[in-house]
Amino acid sequence: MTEENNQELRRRQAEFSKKLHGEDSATKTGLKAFLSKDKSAQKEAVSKYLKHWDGKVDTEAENARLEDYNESTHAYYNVVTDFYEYGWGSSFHFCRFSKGENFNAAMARHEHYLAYMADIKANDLVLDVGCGVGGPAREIVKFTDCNVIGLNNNDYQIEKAKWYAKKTGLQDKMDFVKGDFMNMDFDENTFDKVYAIEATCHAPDLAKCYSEIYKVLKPGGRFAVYEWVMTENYDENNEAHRKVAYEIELGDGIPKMFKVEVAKDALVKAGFNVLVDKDLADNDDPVPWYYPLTGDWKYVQSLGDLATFFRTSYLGRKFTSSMVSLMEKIGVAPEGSCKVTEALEQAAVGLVAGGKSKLFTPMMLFVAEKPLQTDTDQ
Ligand SMILES: CC(C)=CCC[C@@H](C)[C@H]1CC[C@H]2C3=C(CC[C@]12C)[C@@]1(C)CC[C@H](O)C[C@@H]1CC3
Ligand SMILES: C[S@@+](CC[C@H](N)C(=O)[O-])C[C@H]1O[C@@H](n2cnc3c(N)ncnc32)[C@H](O)[C@@H]1O
Repeated sequence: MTEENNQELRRRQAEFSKKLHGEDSATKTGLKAFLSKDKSAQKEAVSKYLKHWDGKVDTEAENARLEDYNESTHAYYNVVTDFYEYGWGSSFHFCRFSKGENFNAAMARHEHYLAYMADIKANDLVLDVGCGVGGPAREIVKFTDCNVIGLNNNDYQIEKAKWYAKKTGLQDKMDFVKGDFMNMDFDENTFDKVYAIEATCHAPDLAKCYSEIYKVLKPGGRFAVYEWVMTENYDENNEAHRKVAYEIELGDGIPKMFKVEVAKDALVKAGFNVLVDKDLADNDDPVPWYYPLTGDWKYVQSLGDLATFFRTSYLGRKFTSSMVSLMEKIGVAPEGSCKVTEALEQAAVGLVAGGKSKLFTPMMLFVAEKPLQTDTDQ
């Protein structure tokens, strides 16, 4: 894409975001945010997101999804962010749970662990690739006292991330900028450390995405990522396996789920030394990472988690989608809202099936280092 086209796309996306979410969008969450959308823009956003997921899994359909990754992911997060915040909170990722550990503590521990593995130190300049509404960035700043720049291609989420940073008094330690992780605007060798949490799976080409990260990281710096991948158990030619991957792609706005070796090879191709490659979901944890989506009450670890668990469980999701359906019918909620809850339902079903069968993991941990001296320096 030429620089001119890129600027034009950004301008268009920013304008569309203002129209869809309104001027004071950052201050509203949940039902209030959901009910204040511009109805025609919401309809357009839903169709922009879903146009590539019409059941076709042939190469042509897949190529169209890969090509349109930027617009379709932008549209996906335009329509799911309010649901994510309502159902999950302001960190948009999964985590491990230990016995007796409540949801928020487990989520924060997952973020701290990545910061620890990335070797983030006080005052480091750190890039958060695909930062969502900044939940992990705020936690990692509090944990390490580093400075974070959050990169995101969704304007609505950037506004929210900035607003939360101010609200929590962390605005001097963080900033959030619009950009595409496939084509970054930062200078070479800018960041001491880089991390990405469940975001780079939206990339159409992992080698290109990781090579952008490599470019902006200082020599000797670390990149740590929780990657979404299909595990080595996954067989692309097995119809049942492909169904699970397709549900995850559709419900989570991902152009294509890659296998674990594709991600590892992509890191090496980008020039990184891979220090750690470990699937954190490949264990016998008594409480599985996907438990909030199962509806299995036996896993709930604290009374305080009951409200979250209700919203994420099968029953709670049915309740939400029935309410949304009713609101759409009587014209209070914008057209297309039901299609969004249906797609999120497919996400939940695919993620639990992928987790149970170990065909999928949302926490493939890679820690990689940019060598101090590269071949071109010698
Ligand atoms: C899309 C990527 C790469 C990561 C997001 C991971 C998770 C935070 C989401 C995946 C599926 C989402 C669903 C919800 C919240 C966020 C996720 C778990 C809901 C529970 C939100 C409330 C809705 O009513 C149902 C959703 C089901 C899926
Ligand atoms: C599942 S969310 C994870 C957000 C955050 N890492 C967290 O854990 O809360 C994925 C994020 O990646 C961002 N993203 C997707 N494609 C992107 C792209 N091409 N460039 C920059 N950000 C992107 C989305 O806008 C979203 O914020």
